[in-house]
Amino acid sequence: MNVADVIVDVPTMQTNTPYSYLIPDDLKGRLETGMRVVVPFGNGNRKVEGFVVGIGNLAQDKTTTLKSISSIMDLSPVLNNELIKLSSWMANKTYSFQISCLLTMLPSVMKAEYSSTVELIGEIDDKSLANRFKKQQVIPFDEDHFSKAEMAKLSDLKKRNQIKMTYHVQNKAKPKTELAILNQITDFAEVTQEISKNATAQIKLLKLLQKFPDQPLIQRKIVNENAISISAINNFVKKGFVKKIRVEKYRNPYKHQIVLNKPKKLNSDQQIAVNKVDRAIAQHHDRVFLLEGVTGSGKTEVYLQTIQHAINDKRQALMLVPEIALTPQMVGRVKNRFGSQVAIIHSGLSNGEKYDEWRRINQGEAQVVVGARSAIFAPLKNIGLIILDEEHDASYKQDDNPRYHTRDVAIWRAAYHHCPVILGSATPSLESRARAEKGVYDLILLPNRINQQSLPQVTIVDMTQEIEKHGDIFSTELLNDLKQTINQGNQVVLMLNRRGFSSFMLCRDCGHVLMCPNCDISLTMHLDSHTMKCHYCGFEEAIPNICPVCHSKNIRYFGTGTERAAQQLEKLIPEAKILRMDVDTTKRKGAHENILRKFGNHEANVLLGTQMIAKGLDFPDVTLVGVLNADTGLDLPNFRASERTFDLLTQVSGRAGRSDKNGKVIIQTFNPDNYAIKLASTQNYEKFFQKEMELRHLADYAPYYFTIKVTISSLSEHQAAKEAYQVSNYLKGNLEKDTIILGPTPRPIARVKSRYYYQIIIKYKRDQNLDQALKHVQQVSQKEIRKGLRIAIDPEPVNFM
Ligand SMILES: Nc1ncnc2c1ncn2[C@@H]1O[C@H](COP(=O)(O)OP(=O)(O)OP(=O)(O)O)[C@@H](O)[C@H]1O
Ligand SMILES: [Zn+2]
Ligand SMILES: [Zn+2]
Repeated sequence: MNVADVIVDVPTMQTNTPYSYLIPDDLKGRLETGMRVVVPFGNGNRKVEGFVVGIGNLAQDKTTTLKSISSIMDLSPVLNNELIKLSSWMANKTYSFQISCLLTMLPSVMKAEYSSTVELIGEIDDKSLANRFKKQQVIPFDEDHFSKAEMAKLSDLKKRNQIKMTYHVQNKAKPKTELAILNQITDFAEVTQEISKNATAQIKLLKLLQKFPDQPLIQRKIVNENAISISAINNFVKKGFVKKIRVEKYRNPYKHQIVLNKPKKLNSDQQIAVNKVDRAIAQHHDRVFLLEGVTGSGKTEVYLQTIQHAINDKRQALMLVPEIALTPQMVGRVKNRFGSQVAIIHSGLSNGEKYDEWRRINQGEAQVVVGARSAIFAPLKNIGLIILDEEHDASYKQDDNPRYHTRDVAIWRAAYHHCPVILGSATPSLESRARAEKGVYDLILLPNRINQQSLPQVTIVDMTQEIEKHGDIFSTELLNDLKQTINQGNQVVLMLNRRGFSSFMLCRDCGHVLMCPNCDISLTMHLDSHTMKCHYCGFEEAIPNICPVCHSKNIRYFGTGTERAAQQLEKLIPEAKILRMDVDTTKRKGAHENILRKFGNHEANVLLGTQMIAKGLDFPDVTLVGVLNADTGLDLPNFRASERTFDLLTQVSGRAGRSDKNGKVIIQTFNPDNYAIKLASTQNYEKFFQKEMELRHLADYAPYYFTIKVTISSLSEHQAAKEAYQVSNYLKGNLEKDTIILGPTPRPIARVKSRYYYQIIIKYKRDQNLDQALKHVQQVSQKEIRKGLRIAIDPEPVNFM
C-alpha cells in the first residue's frame, strides 16, 4: 500500500484521471480513501487540494518518478466509498469533472477556504504532544504547527477518539452569544430575609432563581417575559447572588416546535400505496414508484409511514423536497413524527448549522434526512427509502456544474443500497409518467382528496375583457369573491406569477425600455430601495424621472410586483389584511416561517406572493385561491413552458379547500383558451399528459428525444460565435445522422454580466458517437479557458435562457 490515487483540484487543467502519489512513510496505514490531501502539482510543485479515491501498490521501479503527498487535510474520511463511486458515475453522466462532483457533495463550509484545529479530549502517552496541548489547548492543524511525524500521530489518536478536530471557515461569524445570569445562592431562606418586602422585582427574580437554581437564565427573556427590570438583576450581581455569563444562542432553528404526532389511519388508496412500498423496503428491492396523487390526497402521510417502516427495518430514509416547498410546515410534519432522529438541510440554515447537520448524518446520528437538492448527497450509510416530493420540480436539476438531476442520483443511490424510491407529485413530469406507462416505474394513484373532499371549483376569467376597470390587476369576479371570503372569516391565497419578462420601465414617447448595461434584460423596479435592479448581475440605479434617451417625462413602469398588487388591493378592499411573500420579504432568516405562522394564526386574511406560495402549504381555512396572471410563463422560449404553467396552476389551485370547507379558484388570464390553462382548471392531469405528449412527439422533444444543450460564452461576441460554429461543425461531423443539431444561435438572453452566450441544442434517441464527441468538446473546453472562452454541456437542460 504505497501509492494513492488522487483527484486534484486544478481549475484550468481538469481531468477525470486520478494522479498517483507516493504515500510517505508517516502516513502509511493511516491514509484512507475519502480523505482530502495536499499534494504538489505541476512543474512549480504548486500545492493543491485533492481527494484520495483509491489506495494501492505499485512496484518500486514504477514509483521513482512519483511525487509524494505533502500532508493530510482530514483525520478521517469525509466521503465514503459509495459517494466516491457516485462522483465518478456523475462526472461521466453529466460531462463534468469528478472534482466538481466531489466538492458538490460536501457542505460549503468544507469547500470554502478553511483551516482546522485539533484539541485533546483524552489522556495520551506521548509526553511531548501532551505538553504542547497543555500550553495551547486548541492548535491549528497545519504544517506550521505540527511536524509530519506529529500529524501522523494525531491521525492515530483521532482513530482512538482522543483528538477532536474542528473545521473553521475564514471570516465566519462567531457563534452568536447573549447575556444570561447564573444563580450563586445556596441558602434561599437566608436571602429571602434580606430582601425588602417592597422590592417586588427582586422578589420575583429570587423566586425565578429558586425555581431554576442550576441553569443559566437568559437576561433578555427575564426582562421581557417576567417583567423584571435590569436594575433588579444588576443589584443581584452586586450582592453576589448571581453571576453574569454569555451563553451561545440556539443553533437548532426548529427544536422548539416538536409536538409528537401519531400516524394517521390511512384511507384505502393510501394503504395500498404504503403496502407496495413496504414490500419493496422489506425485500431490499430497488423499485421506483411514481406516486401520482391529486393535491391534498395525503401523499405526505404515505411518505411518513413508509419512512417509519424503513426505520423499523433499522435503515434510514432520505426525503427530498424542492427548496420553496421546504416550508416550516413541511419540516414540522416530519420532525413532529420522528423527533430528533431528523436532520434538515436547506438554504435557510447558516453554513455552521449545515455543517452541524452534515456531521450528525455522517456520524450516524440521524435516521431521516429532509432537504432540498443537495441533500441527495447526505452521507447516510444504510438507506432503506428515498423520496422525491414534487418530483416534476425544475429545481431538482442543477443549473451549474455538475449539471446533475436529483432524480437520477436518487435512483443511482437506491440501486446501490437496494432500496425503493418514491417519486411523488400531483403533476408528474412527462418523462416520469412516460416511464411509468412503459412499466419502468411502478405507478401508484391517489385519485381522491382526503375525506372525499372535492377538488376546488375553478373559474377562468378573461382579462382582455377586464382591463382598466379596476386598475389592471384585479377582475370584478375576483374582487367580489375576495370580499365575500374575507367577510366569512376565511382566508385567501393570491399568486402573482413572476416568471418571464413581465415588468419593465418604458418611455411612452420614444419606446425606450430601461435595460441593464451588462445584460440583455430589462431592469426591475424595487420600491423598498427606490432603485431599478438587474436580477441577473445585481446592477442597480436610481429610478429615473425622465427618459434617458429623449428626456420625456412620460416614462412609466409596466408590470406588476407584489408590492404594487398589495397597494392596489388595500385600496380596493380596506378590510383585507395582507401578508406579502416574495424574495424581498423573505430575505431575512426566519422571515418565511414568520409570515406563514402569522397567516396560520389568522393575523391576516390574504397571503399574496410569488410562486413561493404554490407548493406544500396546508391551511384549512383557505377557501379561495386567486392567480393574478396565469400567462407570464407561457411565452418563454422553452419546450416545457406549457408543462410548467400547468403544474404551477394545478399546485396553487390545490391550496384551496383542503380541509372540510369547499374551495374555489379564480385564474385570471389573457389566454383563456390555452390548453394548459384550461386543463389545469379542471385539474385534469391525464388529459394534459396525453395532449402534451402528442405535441412533444410532433416537435421531437422529451420524452421522445433526449436533449443536450451546449453553451459557448466569451466576453467577445465574435470569439463566442466563432467557437460556437467550430463546436457545432465538429458535432455535425461526428454525430450520427439521425441526431438533430439545432443552432448555434445566440441565447434568448444573449448577454449576461457582459458575457455573450451562444447555444447549440442536440436532440437524439440513440447515438453511439455522442459520448465520445462530447467528451472531446469537454477536453477542448479545458484548453480554451485560458482564452476566456467557456463551454458548458448541459444534459436534459431545464433552462433555455
Ligand atoms: N389518512 C388520513 N386521515 C386524515 N387526514 C389525513 C390523512 N392523510 C392525510 N391527511 C391530512 O390531509 C391533508 C392533506 O394531506 P397532504 O398534505 O399529505 O396531501 P398531499 O397529497 O401531500 O398534498 P399536496 O400535493 O397538495 O401538497 C393534511 O392536512 C393531512 O394531515
Ligand atoms: Zn424616451
Ligand atoms: Zn445585469
